[in-house]
Amino acid sequence: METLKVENLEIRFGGLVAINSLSFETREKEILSIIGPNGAGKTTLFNAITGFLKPARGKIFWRDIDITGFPPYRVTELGIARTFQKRSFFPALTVLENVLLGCHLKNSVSLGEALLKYPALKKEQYAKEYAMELLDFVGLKGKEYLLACNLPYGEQRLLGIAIALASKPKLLLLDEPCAGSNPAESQNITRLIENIKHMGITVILVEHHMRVVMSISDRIIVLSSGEKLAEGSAKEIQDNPKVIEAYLGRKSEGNGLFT
Ligand SMILES: Nc1ncnc2c1ncn2[C@@H]1O[C@H](COP(=O)(O)OP(=O)(O)OP(=O)(O)O)[C@@H](O)[C@H]1O
Repeated sequence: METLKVENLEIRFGGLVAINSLSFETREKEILSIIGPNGAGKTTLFNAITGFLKPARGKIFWRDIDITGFPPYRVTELGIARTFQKRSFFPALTVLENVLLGCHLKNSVSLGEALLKYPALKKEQYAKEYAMELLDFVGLKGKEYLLACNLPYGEQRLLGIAIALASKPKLLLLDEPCAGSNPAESQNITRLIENIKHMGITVILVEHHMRVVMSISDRIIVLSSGEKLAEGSAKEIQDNPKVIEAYLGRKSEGNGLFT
């Protein structure tokens, strides 16, 4: 089963418990959103799943393999990719070159292929075609030969998604893909995330734009101070008084918080 299982996860920064006894499981080909106020532990959770942080306690399983403490490159090899809040590409390379670097992992020539004298050129050609397709898919067709640093901010986020997709993941972790986007760009990214799901990829989404979260999530988990406060459908989450309180710091109804 292509599911991620997080069991009793605990992450500490010195005395601070950033994630506390967190357990959850993804379902295949769903969009699972993780929301919560600033500092709730969302990025820390992504860092632990993708091997950038070692948990103090708990386990992370992917396809029933215990990946707890695996280094990031092993996690990627096993089919988990992520985007970052901060810029995570090479600014002085072209858009296409950045995606080709992402393709590299899945396209390096294996020993068997080398022995069979599989033409490396064919592999390179395949990688280029695939990278061009990906750029078209995320909406960057025509921008392939621009330097990545010359893309406007919204398009830099699309490039981040294309780079993540280049490793052909089965699970994609998106960290605030709509941050800094205008409403039209957010709508664009929303459609893109839905298309990614339709490609058969499970998505875990961290996003502060509630309109986006509520419109595309199959399920939502709410984190507060590193703990799971609630889990359910968009409707269940919006109606949950504990969630409203965590966001506003007081009991409130009909606040338009999630619209
Ligand atoms: N490298 C670190 N060293 C020390 N404390 C950290 C570190 N990274 C995160 N924290 C702390 O851990 C807690 C969780 O932070 P995290 O960035 O995961 O929250 P978040 O939910 O992603 O917040 P935001 O929505 O603002 O991105 C916060 O209290 C934060 O200050």
